[in-house]
Amino acid sequence: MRQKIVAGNWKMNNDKAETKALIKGIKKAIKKLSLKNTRVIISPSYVNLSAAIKKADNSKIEVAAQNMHQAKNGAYTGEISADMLKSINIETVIIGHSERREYFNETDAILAEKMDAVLSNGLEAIFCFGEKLEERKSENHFAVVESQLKNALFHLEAANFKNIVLAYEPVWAIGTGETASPEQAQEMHAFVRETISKKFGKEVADNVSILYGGSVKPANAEEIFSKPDVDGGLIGGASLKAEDFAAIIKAI
Ligand SMILES: O=C[C@H](O)COP(=O)(O)O
Repeated sequence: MRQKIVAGNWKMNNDKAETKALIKGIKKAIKKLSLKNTRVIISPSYVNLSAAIKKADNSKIEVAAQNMHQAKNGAYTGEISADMLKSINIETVIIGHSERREYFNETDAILAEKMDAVLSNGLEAIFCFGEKLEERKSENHFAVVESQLKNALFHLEAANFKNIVLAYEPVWAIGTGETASPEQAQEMHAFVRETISKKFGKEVADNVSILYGGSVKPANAEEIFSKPDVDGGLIGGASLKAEDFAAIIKAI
C-alpha cells in the first residue's frame, strides 16, 4: 500500500552515544504527532544498528540498514549479509544510493543482484536512483532514470513491489543545498510511476511509494511533499538534527 514515508539516511555519521541521543531527541520531538499512514525510518551505520533498534523500541521509529551484500555469506571482507541483518531484526535496507554507486562501484547489475537478495530474504528495499548534473544538463535525465529502473528492477515480479520503496535522488541535489524544484520532482516522480505502470501495471504503480531525496530541509519539505506523486523524502543532512528531522516529518 502506498504510504507516506520520511526516512533519514545518516550515512557515515554518529557514534553509539550520538546515535542513542539523536533517537531520543527524535522520539521526543515526534511523540505527539499522530503519523497516520506515515512511516518514520532512520538509517544509522551498521555498528550502531543494534543500539538503535533497542533505543527505538516501542516508538514510531523504524530502523533500516544503509547497504547489504548480495551473497548469502562467504569471503567478502567488510560486508554484511541479509541473514546478519535479519538476526538483529532489521527489515528494511537502502539499496543503490548514489554514493554507493559512485564510491563503491555499485553497477546496475550488482544492484539487480542486491534487490534479489533483499527480496528473497523477505526484507524491504528502499531503492535509490537519479541522474547526475551533466545528465540533466544534457536533458538525458529521463533516459538515465529509466535505464536505472530497467536494469535493476525490471526482472522482478509485480508482487515484489509490496516490498519496494523507490527514492528519486538527483545526484546534483545531494548535500549541495540545491534542491530539485517541486515541479522537477513531481515531473520525474510521475515519469517513474508511468515507467513502473507500463512494465508492472497500474495497480503496482499506484501503490508504490516514491520518495524524493536531495537537500530536503524544514524550509522546503512541505512544498515538495505537496506534489501528488511525491510520497515522502529520503533525508541526509537534515536527518542528523532531531528538530529538523521532526519538522520535515511534520511537513508531510
Ligand atoms: O540519502 C539521502 C540523500 O543522499 C540526501 O542527502 P541530503 O539531504 O544531505 O542532500
